[in-house]
Amino acid sequence: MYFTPHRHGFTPFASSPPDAAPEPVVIVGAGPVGLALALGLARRGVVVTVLESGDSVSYGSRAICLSRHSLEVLERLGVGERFAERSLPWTSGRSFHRDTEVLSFAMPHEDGDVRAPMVNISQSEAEQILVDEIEATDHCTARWRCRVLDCTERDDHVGVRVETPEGSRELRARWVIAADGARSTVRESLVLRMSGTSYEGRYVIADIHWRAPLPTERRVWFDPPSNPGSTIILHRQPADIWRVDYQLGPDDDPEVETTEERIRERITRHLDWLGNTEPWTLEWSSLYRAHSSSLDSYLHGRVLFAGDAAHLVPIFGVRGLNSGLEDADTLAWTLSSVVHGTAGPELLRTYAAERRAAWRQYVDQAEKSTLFMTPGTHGYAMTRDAVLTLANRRPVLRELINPRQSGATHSRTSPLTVGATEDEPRSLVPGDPVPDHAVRVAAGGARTSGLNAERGPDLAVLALDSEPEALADKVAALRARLAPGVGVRGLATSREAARVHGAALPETTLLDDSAETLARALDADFGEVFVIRPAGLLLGRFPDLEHLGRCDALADHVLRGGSR
Ligand SMILES: O=C(O)CCc1cccc(O)c1
Repeated sequence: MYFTPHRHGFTPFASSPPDAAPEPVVIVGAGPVGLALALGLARRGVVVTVLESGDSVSYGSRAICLSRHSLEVLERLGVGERFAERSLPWTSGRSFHRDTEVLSFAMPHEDGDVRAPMVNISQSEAEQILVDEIEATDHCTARWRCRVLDCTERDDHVGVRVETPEGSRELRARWVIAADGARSTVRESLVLRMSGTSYEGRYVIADIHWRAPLPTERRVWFDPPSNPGSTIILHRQPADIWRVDYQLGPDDDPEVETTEERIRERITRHLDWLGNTEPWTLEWSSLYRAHSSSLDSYLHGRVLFAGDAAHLVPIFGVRGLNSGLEDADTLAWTLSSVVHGTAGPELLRTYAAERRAAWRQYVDQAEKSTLFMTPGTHGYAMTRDAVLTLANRRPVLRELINPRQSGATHSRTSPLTVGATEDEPRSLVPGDPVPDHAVRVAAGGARTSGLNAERGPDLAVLALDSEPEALADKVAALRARLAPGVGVRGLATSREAARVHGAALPETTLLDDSAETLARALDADFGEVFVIRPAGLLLGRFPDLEHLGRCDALADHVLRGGSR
């Protein structure tokens, strides 16, 4: 059954009184990024209001693939289990040229990984899970049928004019987040423009209900006999829904090609060619053209931009929603630190710079997949066809067919990253996302857990094979240099199981790494110390606890508290 969103009514509210303190945070847009950010802020004790012009989450599944990293973000928001129940995990894909298989790929998946590399779930359903959670969460209100007209920067707040079914209202907010999508009203009202590239090819994207005995994997056909000259992508979603994307030719009229009749005809041809005998129904469709574009900065006064309101990336390789959830994850801890006064507002410049740099990383990857999926010129099309024709004879060419499915981005050049060097020989360098990994907690009755669950929502200091007492002292010293209220969790591993079963220490977790799996996953030497940021990036790695002092500069720079 295709997903039908719940309808939400308008709840009356008054304009902010001019003599009262402004609301801490208003988020414009109840898409997945705005909703995830609202939950992230609320979990960190920030009062937040979401304004949405519609009366429901989006209709039509739109973005469907969530990366392992996005699942980590959703876990931090407390909805990991719901997503695990409702989504379909997958690990691999196959590409075909005409009727010949030319690539079979598997996404990285190691023993000890806590989650699948990718899951599929419709965007509408993902949004509804987040809305349901917001409704059950303190500090956080979603207001439906509230269309933001414009935002005006004032001395110590932003004025947000809102059209409601009961007339217009003005809210005053210390911080406004534009998470209102590719056609952002907030961006318009501040007269800001994105710049970048638009790609030639147009794709019809459709969801069909089809009981097909095919595995959950990504399948792509280049120039299939069913639709010569086109490229077709097939993804399985939960509840027998399939996403079919196909490229239109340069002479195809999009108006004709998006009629139900034409879509049915094209999809029928392809499914028949696959040998289908099952009936299917067309549930939803849309037309897509790929863009890579971004604002120059994601911070303008007291207005911050996230997700598609800030940047666009092509769908190929599934980076759009996944990059937006990374924005939300980073903004939740940085903005909450500023709102609580445990960091100065300059931390938000770091958010803006890091996420702009992340967009560049996504585009560098996405551009390669996009040129392959929608070659813009005759030259590119010829090259692509040659690669596809030769791929089975020259396997090295298969790398060009690989869609480079989305993975988490790094912040190696961020001012929050300590000690990154260009020629780092390690696989995990400062600024990189630290992968979640299964761990064995030793104290208080041994149990299996995950690194993310144990490090918690704050800064974490992970010392490999070190004395827990020495770590606890260093963690206390680091905490003392930070603003009151900044949490720091210590995690000490040991290779000797006997040693970690000693007495529990305050705010320090003892991990049994006698099998050395965590050390291997982190590419770490024994004695090394990792400092991990709240959203999971490696702030720095140090040869031993004595070198942890190098974090002091960082503590002085951004994490000592500042003006609200
Ligand atoms: O697998 C791909 O490269 C694209 C999958 C995708 C993602 C989002 C929307 C859509 O129609 C297809």
